[in-house]
Amino acid sequence: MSTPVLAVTTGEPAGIGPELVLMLAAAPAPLPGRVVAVGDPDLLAERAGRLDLDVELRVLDDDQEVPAPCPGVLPVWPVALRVPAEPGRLDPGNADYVLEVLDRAIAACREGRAQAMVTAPLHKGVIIEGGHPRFTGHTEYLRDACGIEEVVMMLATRATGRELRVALATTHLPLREVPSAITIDGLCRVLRILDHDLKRHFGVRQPRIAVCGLNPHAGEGGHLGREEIDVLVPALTRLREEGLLLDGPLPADTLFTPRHLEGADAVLAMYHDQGLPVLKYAGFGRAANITLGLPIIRTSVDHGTALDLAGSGRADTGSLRVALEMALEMANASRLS
Ligand SMILES: NC(=O)C1=CN([C@@H]2O[C@H](COP(=O)(O)OP(=O)(O)OC[C@H]3O[C@@H](n4cnc5c(N)ncnc54)[C@H](O)[C@@H]3O)[C@@H](O)[C@H]2O)C=CC1
Ligand SMILES: NCC(=O)COP(=O)(O)O
Repeated sequence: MSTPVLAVTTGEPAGIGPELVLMLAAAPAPLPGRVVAVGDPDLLAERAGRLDLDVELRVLDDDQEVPAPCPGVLPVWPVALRVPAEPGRLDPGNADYVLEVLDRAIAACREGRAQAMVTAPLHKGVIIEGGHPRFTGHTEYLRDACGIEEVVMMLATRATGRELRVALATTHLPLREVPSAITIDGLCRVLRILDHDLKRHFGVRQPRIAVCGLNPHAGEGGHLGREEIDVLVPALTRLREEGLLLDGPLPADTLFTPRHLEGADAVLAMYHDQGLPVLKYAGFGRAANITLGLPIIRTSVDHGTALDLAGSGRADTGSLRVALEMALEMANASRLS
């Protein structure tokens, strides 16, 4: 069985993505899997020169085989920048470049030329300003590109001993829109995807999922909000009848304590900033973001574009390495199943 090909999108050209990929390629430890970077080769050459990284870029056509990992060598599927890129300076003129990079990696996964895609960070705001007002992130872009109704964002870290996995019922939307975005049917879809993909990708035979309430104290019996009574409990009751193992809805501040986390294979948080601060506190730089429910495998870093560090070579490559390792494990597992 040949080593899986991992297509790594280099992300926002003014951010740290390009240099993180180069730093890993220059490191003595071989990259996990047959990695091919997707991005502008001249940009990568410029960043390598700026940081004095000794990396040989090998530009490949789509039909050329991606070589086995070799320290100091980085295969590249080329996509041309639209306008020159300066570290730390966003330019909406490159929004279409960032999206073309993503499209190339998605196509490669769907056509079987890559077995997974791993994304370096992009900047959501500059893509919106570059003419894509509905863009909210990779997760939703991948959902739409793959023509499916629902995907689930989950971040995972092994920094905590037992793997901590936090999935989200809602992703990138203003806080005031969260309560109405949580519906019985939507929650059921999210939890079914989470249950299914914990089995498919992570080898958990009968996942136990702990579900956060939305309101303080999970609504305090309806006195601090009714979403638990009207939406969460009916959704969980329906899914328990289907055989899913679910705890909750539990107050989020209680759920994220060691005793409750010990028994859970994953936590479902109701919104972005309910779940991700806990995960990042536990394992920032050693976590990966995984999109569940897709027909392809996608992992990503746990951080953003870090414009303040771009071009300095001081950004930490830890999360990108974890994202690559997880993508490789998932690609290998899916070939065995
Ligand atoms: N996967 C993705 O594409 C993601 C993209 N973003 C986007 O990134 C942009 C900037 O977001 P921020 O909230 O400022 O978060 P950020 O993660 O870019 O930066 C937050 C802080 O963490 C530091 N940091 C980030 N990555 C680091 C690394 N690898 N090594 C050392 N320090 C690091 C930064 O220097 C900064 O101080 C936004 O547009 C956001 O949407 C954010 C998260 C994930
Ligand atoms: N906070 C996570 C994040 O913003 C990543 O989003 P996505 O681009 O992976 O959808």
